[in-house]
Amino acid sequence: MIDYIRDGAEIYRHSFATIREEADLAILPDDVAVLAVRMIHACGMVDLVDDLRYSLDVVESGRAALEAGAPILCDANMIASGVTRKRLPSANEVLCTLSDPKVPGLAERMGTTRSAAALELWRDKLPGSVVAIGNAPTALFRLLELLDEGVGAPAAIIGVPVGFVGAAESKVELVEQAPAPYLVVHGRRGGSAMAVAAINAMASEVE
Ligand SMILES: C/C1=C2N=C(/C=C3N=C(/C(C)=C4\N[C@@](C)([C@@H]5N=C1[C@](C)(CCC(=O)O)[C@H]5CC(=O)O)[C@@](C)(CC(=O)O)[C@@H]4CCC(=O)O)[C@@](C)(CC(=O)O)[C@@H]\3CCC(=O)O)C(C)(C)[C@@H]/2CCC(=O)O
Repeated sequence: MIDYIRDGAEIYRHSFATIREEADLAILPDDVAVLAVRMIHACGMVDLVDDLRYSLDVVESGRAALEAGAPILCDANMIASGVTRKRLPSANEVLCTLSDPKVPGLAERMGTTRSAAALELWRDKLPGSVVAIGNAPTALFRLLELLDEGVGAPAAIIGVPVGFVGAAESKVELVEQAPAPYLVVHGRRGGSAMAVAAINAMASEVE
């Protein structure tokens, strides 16, 4: 066996030093760079920076909302599970409605995915919330439809759905409409781990 690092803190130190050395973080505002480091850490791709687009106030707005007790609304249970509760500044509610028993029926009636239908159960909680979409492009499209219908806007949208069908398009739409402060990774890349990393950084690594 080769020797390998066994000390968790040392592994983190090495990882973050490598990211800071290899990623072009200087092109980002300081608070966005904090999120970018953790997102790169979650996926191993230092060129992620090239595809990041954001509102200048996304971190400030999301952080302030979390401090004020806003809920975190997630499209996938993987994201809700990954949010580190002890990092949250106000014991914030972390909610994924995908497994609610009402969702399969809603999806059938609406003729859409369960991921998109699950957002029907967000309506009351959306205004001022922090939204994390890391899996389903249809959830991001549906979020934009709800906001277009006049549902109150969230304080921040982490929009990083992944994949080959609708992911790139939904993120372009978010940036073009910009109904609330947002952060996206353009293109096919994204994922629940990336969304979680952004939320965990926003919750505890920026002031
Ligand atoms: C089309 C879907 C895609 N799923 C992707 C990638 C991953 N999905 C995983 C898992 C476990 C889940 N995906 C669902 C959200 C499920 N995935 C879909 C849908 C069919 C439609 C979403 C959309 O296109 O917008 C969606 C089902 C739905 O009706 O909404 C999931 C609910 C399926 C299920 O298990 O019931 C489930 C989420 C569970 C949860 O956490 O709550 C993967 C882990 C794949 C796997 O199981 O092997 C993976 C995770 C990726 C991530 O980082 O989040 C894509 C690639 C996003 C794909 C959409 C685009 C495409 O190109 O196909």
